[in-house]
Amino acid sequence: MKNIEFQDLNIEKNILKAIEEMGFEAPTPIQSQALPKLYEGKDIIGQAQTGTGKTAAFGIPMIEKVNQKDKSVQILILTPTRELSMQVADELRKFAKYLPETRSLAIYGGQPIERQIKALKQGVQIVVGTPGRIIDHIRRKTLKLDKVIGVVLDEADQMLDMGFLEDIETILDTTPKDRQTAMFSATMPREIENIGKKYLKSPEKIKVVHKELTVPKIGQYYFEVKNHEKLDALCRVLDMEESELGMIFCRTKKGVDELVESLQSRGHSVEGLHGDLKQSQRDRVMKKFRDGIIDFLVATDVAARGIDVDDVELVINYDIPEDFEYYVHRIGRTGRAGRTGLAYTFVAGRQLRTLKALETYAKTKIKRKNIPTINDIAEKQRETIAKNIVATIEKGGIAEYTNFVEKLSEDHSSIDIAAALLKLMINKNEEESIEAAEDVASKDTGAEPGMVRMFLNIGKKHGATPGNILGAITGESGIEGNMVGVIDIFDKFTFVEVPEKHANKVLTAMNKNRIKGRKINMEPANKR
Ligand SMILES: Nc1ncnc2c1ncn2[C@@H]1O[C@H](COP(=O)(O)OP(=O)(O)OP(=O)(O)O)[C@@H](O)[C@H]1O
Ligand SMILES: [Mg+2]
Repeated sequence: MKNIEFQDLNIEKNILKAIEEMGFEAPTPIQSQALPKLYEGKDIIGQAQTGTGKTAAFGIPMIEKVNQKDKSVQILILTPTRELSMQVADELRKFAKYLPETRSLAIYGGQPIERQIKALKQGVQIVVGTPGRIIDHIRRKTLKLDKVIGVVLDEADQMLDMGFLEDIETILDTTPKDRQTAMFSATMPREIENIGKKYLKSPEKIKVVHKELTVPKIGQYYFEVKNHEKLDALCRVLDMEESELGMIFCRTKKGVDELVESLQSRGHSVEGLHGDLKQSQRDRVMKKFRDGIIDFLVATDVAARGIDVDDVELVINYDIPEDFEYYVHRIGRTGRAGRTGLAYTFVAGRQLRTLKALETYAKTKIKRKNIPTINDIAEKQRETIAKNIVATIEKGGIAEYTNFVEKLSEDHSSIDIAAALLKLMINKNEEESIEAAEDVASKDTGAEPGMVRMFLNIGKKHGATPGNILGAITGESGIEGNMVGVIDIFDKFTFVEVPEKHANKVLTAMNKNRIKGRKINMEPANKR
C-alpha cells in the first residue's frame, strides 16, 4: 500500500502550505485516519499515543469548518489546563497562517477577564479554553456559543472525569445539538468512553492500535530507593545524565516547592510549576522552560498532559503517579514526534507493587536501574572531559598552546603532561571546596571537649542535607541521630561534629549507606 501523504487528504491549500512550512513531511496514523472522518462530518473518539499529532488531527478539519466571513465563535476546543489552551491556540494559529480572517483565542483562568472580553469582541471564530473560565464568560454573556458547529474535548478522559464533568455538561448544553463533536486522548478508559458517547452522535472510534499505551522509543527505567535517600539519589541521577531538558513530576504542590528549593540550593537550574502559583508566574516559568533557559521543570500533574516542548529528553517521576493514566501522559512529554526519550521512576517503600501494576496497565516493561555511585559520577565526569578534549582537538585553534607543550616535553612525556593537566582540572573544584571547608574549620573553635570535627565527602552536589545525613546515621543500630551535628554543607563536603568515641562508628555507618566518610581532620577542634 502506498504511504499516505498530506496531499492525499484533501486539505485546504492554504493550510497545506502552512503545515509544509512547519516541516511536517507525512501525516501520522491518527492524522491520516481522523482527517477523512472529520471531513465527512462524523463524530469521533480518537485515541493515539502521546506526541503523535492529535492536535493537528482535530485542528486542521476544525479550522476548515470555519466560515471566515462570519465573526462569531464557531469552534470550541476544551482542554484541562491553561498552558494547554495556550499551546493549542498557538498551534492552530500556525495552521491558519495563510487564512488571516480565521482567528483563534485562548481563554483561561488567571488572565484578566477584561482583556479576554475585549479580544472576544473583536471577533474570533475558534475559542480554546479551560471549562471554568468558559462558563464564567457564558454567565457574563461575553461568550456566545449558539453558532458553534464543532466541539473538541482534548484530553477527553480527563475532561469527562468527575472533576470536570458537570462543567462540560453545562458548556455543551449551550451549544447547538447539531454540532460535530470529537474527543481525543492517549488514554481512553472504557467507562469514560461510555460517558462520552452521551454527547456524541453515533461516534466512530479511531484507535491507532499498538501493543503498548506508551511510545516504544521512550526507554523506561525505575530506581528502588528508601524514602530518605530520594533526594540524594535524584541529585546523582541528574549529575549522571547528559540530557539538557527534562521534567520532574511530584505528587503535591508542596512537594514541588520543596524539591525546587533543594535542587536550586545545589546549583541546578530548575523552576516549579503548579496550580497555586499566580498565572503570570506560571507563564514566566513555562516560557523559560520552552526557551531552554532552565534545564528542568519540576511540576505537579498540571503539566502532565498535552504539553509539547521540543527536545525534552528525560522525564522523572520523583513520586510515582497515583493514577496509571498519568504515567502514560507524564512520560509522554518526551519522545515526541518520532524522537527518542528516557523516563525514570523512583520507587520507594512498598511501591514496587504499584510499579508492577503500572507495567500491566500500560502493557510495557519498566527495567530496574541502579542509582549511580559517586565513582560512576566521577567516571562520567572523566568521560565528558575526554569528549571535550577530542572535540577541542578536532575544532582546531590550539596551535598557540603547542609550543608550550613542546617545551615541557623536553623533560616529560606527553602522557605525563596531559595527565597532570587533567588532574589539575578535575581536582580544582574539589580543592576549592576543601579549602572553603578548611577555612571554616580553622576559624572554628566551638567544639565541646570530647567532640571531633570531620568532613564527610558528600556535599550539596551529591544531595546532602542535614536530614539525610542524620538519616543515614540513624539507620545504623547503636548510633543515635543526635550524635552528629551538621555544621556546614559545602559543594562537595559536609562539615560535621561527632562525639569522639563515636567517630569511627559514624564513618562506618556512612560507608555502609554508600556515603563515603572522609577524615580530613579528626583532632578535637579545641585542641588545635
Ligand atoms: N505529521 C507530522 N509530522 C511531524 N511533526 C508533527 C506532525 N504532526 C504533529 N507534529 C508535531 O508533533 C508534536 C506533537 O504533536 P501533538 O502535541 O499534537 O501530540 P499529541 O498527540 O496531542 O500528544 P499528547 O497526547 O501528549 O497531547 C508537535 O510538536 C507537532 O507540531
Ligand atoms: Mg495533545
